[in-house]
Amino acid sequence: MAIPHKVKLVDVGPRDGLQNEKQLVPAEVKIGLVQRLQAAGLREIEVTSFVSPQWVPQMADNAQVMAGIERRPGVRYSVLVPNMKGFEAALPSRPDEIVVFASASESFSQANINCSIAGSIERFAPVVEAARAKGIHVRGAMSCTVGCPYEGEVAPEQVVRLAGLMRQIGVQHVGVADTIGVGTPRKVQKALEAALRHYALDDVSGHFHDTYGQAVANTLAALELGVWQFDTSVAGLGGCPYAKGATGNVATEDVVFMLDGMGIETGIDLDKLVDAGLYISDYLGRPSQSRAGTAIARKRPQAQAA
Ligand SMILES: CC(C)(COP(=O)([O-])OP(=O)([O-])OC[C@H]1O[C@@H](n2cnc3c(N)ncnc32)[C@H](O)[C@@H]1OP(=O)([O-])[O-])[C@@H](O)C(=O)NCCC(=O)NCCSC(=O)C[C@@](C)(O)CC(=O)[O-]
Repeated sequence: MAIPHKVKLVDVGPRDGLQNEKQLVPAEVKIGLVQRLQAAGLREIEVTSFVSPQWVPQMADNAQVMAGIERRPGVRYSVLVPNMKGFEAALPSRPDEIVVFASASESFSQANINCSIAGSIERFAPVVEAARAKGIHVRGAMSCTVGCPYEGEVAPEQVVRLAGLMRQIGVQHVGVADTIGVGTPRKVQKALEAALRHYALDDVSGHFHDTYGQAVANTLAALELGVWQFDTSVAGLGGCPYAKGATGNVATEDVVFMLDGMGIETGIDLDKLVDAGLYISDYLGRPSQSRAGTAIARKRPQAQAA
């Protein structure tokens, strides 16, 4: 399969990244991050989630964040919803896309959303139907497609099964997530191929955490299959509160640096993206997790003068 000429990146930093911060990040900082990401050319941003604030207090300001963004035409703003209550709460914020999220492993499903895989699909079916009736695009995030923090290795057959269930209830696109970053290129390709049994290439994306430093390699492996859409996180923010030790997603800056070097178009201005990464890292009071972002920032005249 030829490597795609064009790639779409969905920055999930404001949601996947900031959901895992111990300190509560104020809504205006989250809004500032979204503004900077869209200024850098991101055309899809996962802004927040409408989940239970008892489970994930970091996202309790969801409506406030959605209301504060200056929306740009051509940018898709997505939010996670775990159930009908979340969907109804999200509606006034006018998301362009909702993301339902299920797991390929039973134990993670229980830990993350307090129900079985089958139970989660039952819960999502009316959400998907209601969203599509309103013309809202529905993406499905499939967690633990390579490994599970509780069960270890996850077989591709489990991914085939979950993708089939997502398809049955009308989910339009699936993201293949390596939640704990244990995937290596061939394993990740197998997980993607499992999703491709039920979805077309244009409806499958990769979502790779970088816990073991494999996520850029896994992105390249996905490109080799023709996959051209990826979730990434500015400054490598994040992790999952229900996957202990999992680090952030692959840094958007690192993926853009690789794609720029390969002549693959993303529409993203790397310099402005680095600014967005520095903005949030400065707020959090720690260095960016992006290798490319850090290297670029160090070469700037103001850094050299300091
Ligand atoms: C699914 C539930 C709600 C089940 O949680 P539950 O406790 O079983 O829910 P419940 O229906 O029994 O309700 C309990 C309370 O929560 C309230 N509630 C119920 N739903 C909502 C809602 N939507 N918004 C606000 N409140 C809600 C509900 O009203 C009730 O309130 P009370 O009567 O006690 O005052 C909970 O487990 C939950 O919110 N889980 C979300 C966990 C989460 O956000 N995890 C991180 C996102 S997934 C992820 O990061 C992975 C991904 C996508 O990035 C891909 C990857 O890398 O793997």
